[in-house]
Amino acid sequence: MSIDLSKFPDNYVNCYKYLYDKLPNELKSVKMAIVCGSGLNNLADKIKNTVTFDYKDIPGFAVSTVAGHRGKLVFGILANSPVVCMVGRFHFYEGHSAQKVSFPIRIFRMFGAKVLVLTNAAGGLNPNYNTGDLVIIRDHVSFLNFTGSNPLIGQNESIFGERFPPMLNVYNHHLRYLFTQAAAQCNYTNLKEGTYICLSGPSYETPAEARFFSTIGDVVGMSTAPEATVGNHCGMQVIGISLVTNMVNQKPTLSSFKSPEEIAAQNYEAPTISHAEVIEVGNQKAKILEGIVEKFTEILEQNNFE
Ligand SMILES: O=P(O)(O)O[C@@H]1C[C@H](O)[C@@H](CO)O1
Ligand SMILES: Nc1nc2[nH]cnc2c(=O)[nH]1
Repeated sequence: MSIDLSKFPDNYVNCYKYLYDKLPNELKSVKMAIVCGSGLNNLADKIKNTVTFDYKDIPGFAVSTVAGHRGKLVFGILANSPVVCMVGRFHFYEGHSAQKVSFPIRIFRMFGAKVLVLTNAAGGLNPNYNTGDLVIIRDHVSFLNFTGSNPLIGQNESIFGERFPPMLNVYNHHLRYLFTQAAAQCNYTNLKEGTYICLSGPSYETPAEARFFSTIGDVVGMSTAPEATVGNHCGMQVIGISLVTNMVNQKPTLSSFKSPEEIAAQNYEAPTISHAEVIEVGNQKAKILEGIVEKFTEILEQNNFE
């Protein structure tokens, strides 16, 4: 075993040992960890020589309760590189603490992962975006962190990182650049870059909230920031990719001064959004993202990225 387990808290050690003992030597250490967002399970399909665990069997892991999140942890080889992939994640709105949601990230760090690839399905706020676009996250605004649900609250586990970590370079610039290279090599031309707004969910935004969020960010979702916060704390190089699964309605709700007849005359159709739609777009675009993530891993290997 390459790390001194006596230095780590028991819950991390139990989880690490459970996984470590079941892995072949070539997967006992990984370079990269990937988290699949809603509908993006297929990202794991390119991983070879896999060893798969059910979340329900892994000590310290929560279980996935959300449609579009398979609940499997996959170790294997992607583009000649040992990786671990969360096929489905945990969300704060499922009733888990921010600490529980981000628990796996520290386990991945214990396995040696320096690069953390976070993917998610998100609603588009920026009017220049379209459904189906991929957005490299440049930065985030986390309403979870603002409202007392920062995953680093509680005793600081100094083996992982410092008490007051800076958050000035969470989404690594070099990785973002290499991801643009990977996308270009896959002939993907709709790549955007923007700020991700993290909300607790599970309700989607009201139009007034969406107008407010559009003044501070480009996409809005219900994950990623806790994982990025913890990854940054334990010294990982983080990259986040949002898939715009829907554009968020920002039109004001109907005024009560308008009669039903006036509204009907405008052929007004009430806007709506559903998780089924989010998953469907995720499934449609997962193949493209899968190819880019594989190419990205290849480019990291070529650049000896550590
Ligand atoms: O896990 P992600 O962030 O991809 O999932 C998004 C946010 C909610 O979990 C869900 C809403 O449809 O999709
Ligand atoms: N908050 C939020 N999360 C999403 N995840 C996917 N689409 C959306 C959305 O429109 N809003």
